[in-house]
Amino acid sequence: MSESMRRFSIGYALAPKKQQSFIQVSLVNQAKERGVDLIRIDTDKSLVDQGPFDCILHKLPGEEWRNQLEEFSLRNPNVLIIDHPDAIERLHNRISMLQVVSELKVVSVGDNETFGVPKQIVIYSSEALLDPVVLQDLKFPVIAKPLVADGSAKSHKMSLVFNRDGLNMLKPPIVLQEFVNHGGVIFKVYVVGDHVTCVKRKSLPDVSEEKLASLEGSLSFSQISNLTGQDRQDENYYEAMHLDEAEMPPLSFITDIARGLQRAMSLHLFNFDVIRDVRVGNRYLVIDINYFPGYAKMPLYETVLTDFFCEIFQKTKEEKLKVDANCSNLVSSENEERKLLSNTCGDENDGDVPVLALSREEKENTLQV
Ligand SMILES: Nc1ncnc2c1ncn2[C@@H]1O[C@H](COP(=O)(O)OP(=O)(O)OP(=O)(O)O)[C@@H](O)[C@H]1O
Ligand SMILES: O=P(O)(O)O[C@H]1[C@H](OP(=O)(O)O)[C@@H](OP(=O)(O)O)[C@@H](O)[C@@H](O)[C@@H]1OP(=O)(O)O
Ligand SMILES: [Mg+2]
Ligand SMILES: [Mg+2]
Repeated sequence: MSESMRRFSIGYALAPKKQQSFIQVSLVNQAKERGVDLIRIDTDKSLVDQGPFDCILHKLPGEEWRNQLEEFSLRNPNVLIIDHPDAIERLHNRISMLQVVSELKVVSVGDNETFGVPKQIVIYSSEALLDPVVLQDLKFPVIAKPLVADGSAKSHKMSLVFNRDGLNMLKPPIVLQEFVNHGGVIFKVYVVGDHVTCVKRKSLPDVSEEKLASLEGSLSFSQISNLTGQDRQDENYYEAMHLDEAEMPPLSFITDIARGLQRAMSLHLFNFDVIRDVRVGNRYLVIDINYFPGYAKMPLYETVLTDFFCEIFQKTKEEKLKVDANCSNLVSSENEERKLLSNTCGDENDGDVPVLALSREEKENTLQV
């Protein structure tokens, strides 16, 4: 096949709900027009029996899938796996997830924005939950989040806890994170390779000191920023909030954080939730990072994703050219060597051209598109 006819095939392995939202006809067609074929991986069959693929996109839970990917990778070392399961794993725990934000260095110019994460502690037992010393550094209200963020419905069940009484119902292991008043608006930052998009969403309303004094126990909720109009109980609040008028954070600042996270985590596909602390107008807090989020909700998602596929396609081609060039350099220097050797040893046989496999380092570079 000539190089101009060459197509790029991406196998995808996604849970049914994700497949339905992400693999839309508009995306499949746009990708196809630009030489990229999206092919469903049948998760009822063994992965090693499927393909050929140039790249695999995946978001599936469980050890079994990890093992399948590993075996596939061993047999097909040149296939890009986006992303590496170990890198994704970090996001399955709400402590390791935000650790990376705390370690990030981003220098802000302009309005001197700063960023960080809310104060939080992890609670592993019911005894620790009742221990006043353990909680002494936290200020109510707090949000109780399951420690595990593995995508299960359970892992999204949160409680807004107003006082100590509200802790009784909680089931460790959990993270208790200080609730930060943020004007009821959350910023979702979608990252696709080098591309960064920031959108506004509705969030929980602020809790004033007066209101806090009158509130009892806790309030449970789940995926608040994904709720539809029908689900929302306090529509008046959201109407009064004027989401459209909320000021966006500076895009360059958000992009710097996104790029920093992308590098530190070695991930290409993720989003993170950011809130702006109302007490310190230019302080931003990252509260959540999600692997392979709901991209279909991102403006122009088909174009952004297709651009990304084409970029990795291009980089794969360049990588292959580099390897081919190295290979032919090696062959010509080997031929030179052989000529020299044959002069001394009298061996006139040129032998076969060695087939070069990608070295481990080259493979790692290939994964870092
Ligand atoms: N520390 C905080 N201060 C204020 N509001 C918060 C805080 N943490 C979470 N929230 C609110 O609770 C919502 C859910 O929290 P979080 O994003 O951690 O949960 P999640 O289930 O992982 O969400 P997602 O659906 O994005 O994966 C946030 O979108 C935000 O509205
Ligand atoms: O359901 P959607 O497509 O909207 O995507 C949501 C996604 O669910 P899915 O992976 O089952 O699709 C969630 O993943 P899990 O934590 O449950 O793994 C999480 O990433 C949410 O943040 C996404 O919403 P967004 O943050 O983009 O608004
Ligand atoms: Mg979130
Ligand atoms: Mg999340």
